[in-house]
Amino acid sequence: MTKSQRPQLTARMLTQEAVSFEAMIEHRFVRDIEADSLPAPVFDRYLLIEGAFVETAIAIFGYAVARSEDLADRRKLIASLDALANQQMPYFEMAYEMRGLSPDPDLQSDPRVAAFRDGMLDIARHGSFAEILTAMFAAEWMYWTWCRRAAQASISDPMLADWVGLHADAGFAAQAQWLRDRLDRLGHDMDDAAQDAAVTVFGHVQRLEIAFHDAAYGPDQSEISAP
Ligand SMILES: Cc1ncc(CN)c(N)n1
Repeated sequence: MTKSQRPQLTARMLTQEAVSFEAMIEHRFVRDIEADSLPAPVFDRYLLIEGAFVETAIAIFGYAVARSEDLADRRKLIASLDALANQQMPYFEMAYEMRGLSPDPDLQSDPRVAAFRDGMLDIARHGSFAEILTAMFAAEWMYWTWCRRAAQASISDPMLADWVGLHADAGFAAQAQWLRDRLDRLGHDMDDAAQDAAVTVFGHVQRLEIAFHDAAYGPDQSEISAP
């Protein structure tokens, strides 16, 4: 098969890693939100680990800016950085204050939380520009997919509804779509081995995400889910 006959790179990712992607968008955390039954302690724990991750995401996008060789790409990535720092971080600052949440170092060192943070940072520090974009695409496309669906549900906690809405709005959709289009353009020029490496990164990130969202249920998940 010649390069131009191959499927688009992101279509390959979503097809070859459909099992891990579906497992994440059907995660118990997502289903609980759609059923309007996410326990408040789970959302509190999620807010703490997620706020820390959004700060990590700022670093990841920063590595992408540094690794990029194109001014148009840099402008897009800087716009994403701005949204993370000035739209998402204020959300957490307000949420922590309203819910009386304070930093919990034990939660941040949960192996599932640490694996996600360190795994994403490892890709950002050592991966190619395409691999960093893949890690970001894996996270953003997955969130956009489930949040777009969950935004149709009735969510009684306004803070949770806002968080879902933030990932279903037109600005977030445009960012996820830009990542997809940019990766497909990069993928067109890749050899098969580089494409395979990117598909592997995409699946790796989905598995890290699944464990990260498991961690929101605490060390003993059955404790929260017991009727
Ligand atoms: C854990 C996680 N993964 C992905 C996203 C999408 N930005 C997020 N906000 N949080």
